[in-house]
Amino acid sequence: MVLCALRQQVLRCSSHCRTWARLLQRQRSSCVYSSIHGFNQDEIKEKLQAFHGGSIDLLKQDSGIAVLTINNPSRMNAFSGSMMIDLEERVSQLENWPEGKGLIVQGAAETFCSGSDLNAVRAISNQQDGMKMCMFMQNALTRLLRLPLISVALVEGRALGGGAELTTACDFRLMEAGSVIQFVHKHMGLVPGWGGAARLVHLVGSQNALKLLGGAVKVDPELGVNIGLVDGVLEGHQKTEGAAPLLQQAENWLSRYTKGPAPVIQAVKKVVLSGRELPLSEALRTEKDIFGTVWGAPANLEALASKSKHK
Ligand SMILES: CC[C@@H](C(=O)O)C(=O)SCCNC(=O)CCNC(=O)[C@H](O)C(C)(C)COP(=O)(O)OP(=O)(O)OC[C@H]1O[C@@H](n2cnc3c(N)ncnc32)[C@H](O)[C@@H]1OP(=O)(O)O
Repeated sequence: MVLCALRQQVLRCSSHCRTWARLLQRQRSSCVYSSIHGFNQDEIKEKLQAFHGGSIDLLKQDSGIAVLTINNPSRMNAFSGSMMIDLEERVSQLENWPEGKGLIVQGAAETFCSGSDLNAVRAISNQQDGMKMCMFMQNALTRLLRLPLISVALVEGRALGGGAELTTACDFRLMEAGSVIQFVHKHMGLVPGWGGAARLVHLVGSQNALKLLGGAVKVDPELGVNIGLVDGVLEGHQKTEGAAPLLQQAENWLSRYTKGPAPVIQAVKKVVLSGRELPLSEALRTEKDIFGTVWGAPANLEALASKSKHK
């Protein structure tokens, strides 16, 4: 009897492991570009590495909420080439964080990010290299958005160009009163290339996206909330006496969604992600697979045993 139950448990575990492995594989192979698209990651990495400066810093906290900081204050947190490589590495670290539940993306020194480092942009202004950089960043930001963590961009100061695009690679956006998100690409004779236009259309609809990109509109918190780009407005702690530090406010905001065991929070993100990205039949099959990973798992058994009521 005991052996039989044990055998069933082992079978269940190995089936869960297979499902997770399949889901993880699906997630890993979720890069937009690979060698079959003629994309050579090592080649572009070598070129990007030549434009160094700044860093992308990752702090994984015991709470299961990590903080990713865009750190290049002397250039208003613009992305140097080496920071693009850093970003990809930090995303890999987050993909392999079983205890992770949430992620806050912020800029250092009270501003979010002013996009690509214009010095690097000038140096790689030929079309081929520009497109390779864009493929590299699309891969990194797509993987960021597809992390099994609930992510939020904390916008303080300015999010310009590629910085505005980065905010759309998070599940949510919080803005400090007085901050601005601006897709300035038109003023630079460009359009977004890091996937920001495609994601913006999903977030705010094509009419609003056309207005924001076509007019290079400065989005303040009020406009952001009105069009559905922004999910919350935080009090500027330097201007409002008694207000908590912004990062603390963002953690409090996020914690209502990350409360609970990591496997459940990760499963929540995964079902939403599959619903958002996959055709319905495939999304339904994926949802079934993800459901299989939480059904009968410890959090589910504990909840059943506690006979919890949802009043
Ligand atoms: C593919 C391109 C596209 C993309 O990736 O999708 C892009 O992102 S293109 C880049 C878009 N961003 C910009 O064009 C920003 C340009 N900068 C500004 O508009 C202003 O600097 C600012 C960000 C509004 C800040 O203005 P202000 O507060 O007056 O400060 P300063 O202008 O003095 O800036 C301080 C310092 O930072 C340097 N800086 C700012 N942004 C960048 C940048 N993107 N790349 C490189 N350097 C940047 C700025 O030059 C100043 O440096 P110093 O002159 O050496 O002090």
